[in-house]
Amino acid sequence: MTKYDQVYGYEKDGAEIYRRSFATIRAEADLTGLPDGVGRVAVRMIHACGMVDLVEDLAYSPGVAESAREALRAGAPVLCDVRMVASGITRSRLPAGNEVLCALADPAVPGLADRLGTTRSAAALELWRDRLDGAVVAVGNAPTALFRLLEMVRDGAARPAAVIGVPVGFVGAAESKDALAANPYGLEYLVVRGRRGGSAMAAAAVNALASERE
Ligand SMILES: C/C1=C2N=C(/C=C3N=C(/C(C)=C4\N[C@@](C)([C@@H]5N=C1[C@](C)(CCC(=O)O)[C@H]5CC(=O)O)[C@@](C)(CC(=O)O)[C@@H]4CCC(=O)O)[C@@](C)(CC(=O)O)[C@@H]\3CCC(=O)O)C(C)(C)[C@@H]/2CCC(=O)O
Repeated sequence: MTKYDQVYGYEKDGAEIYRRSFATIRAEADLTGLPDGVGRVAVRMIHACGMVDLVEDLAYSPGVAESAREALRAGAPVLCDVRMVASGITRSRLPAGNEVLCALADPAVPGLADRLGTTRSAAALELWRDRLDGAVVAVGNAPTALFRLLEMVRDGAARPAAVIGVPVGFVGAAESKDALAANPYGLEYLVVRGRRGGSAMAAAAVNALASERE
């Protein structure tokens, strides 16, 4: 035993850390009223951010969890706004070896952003066009990407099976999520209203949807 074990006595068993975390979340978060599939997503999102009151800001379409799960089981790709989201998705949880794509680093993107007069995050969605149909979209960072997705669908682009829309921040984040929640295109969605969100939360939501195991 090292000196540090004696002084701090902290938990080192990863499985036990997870078990206790999830038990704490289920004890402290008010999950009543959430459909089972959404409840499991909420638990994992709370696990990623440590805020049990996140549930108060959740909004979703009733079919979002089932639609995302079905799409993933059928092999749909997961389209992510930033690499941080893509990196956080646990590949072994994905049911069909699903592709996880983020186009942000594509060499074409800076030029596209200049030409379109927008951020790189939004411009990168141009490279999603032939993968959008039935995909699971996860936006954890960039409000402009979420707005752009809505514009593309409005203008006739193929529709994804589900959109996890949890961009974080102070400029456009709340508004982009409100727009997704009010979308008239029949998009299945899950959002955290307001400023809270982030890449870790988006990845956690996909991880929850990807596998039944906690
Ligand atoms: C305005 C932007 C915001 N970024 C935030 C927070 C974080 N961003 C990180 C990193 C490393 C990246 N952010 C970019 C996506 C970059 N961030 C923006 C943009 C300027 C515009 C996005 C938008 O408004 O829709 C965006 C650049 C762009 O042209 O699209 C990133 C691409 C910048 C870069 O490094 O090139 C990069 C993404 C890298 C990747 O994963 O692929 C942070 C880690 C920055 C930090 O704290 O150091 C952090 C991560 C937060 C998270 O959980 O994802 C905000 C706060 C979201 C902000 C948008 C809203 C606002 O209110 O300002």
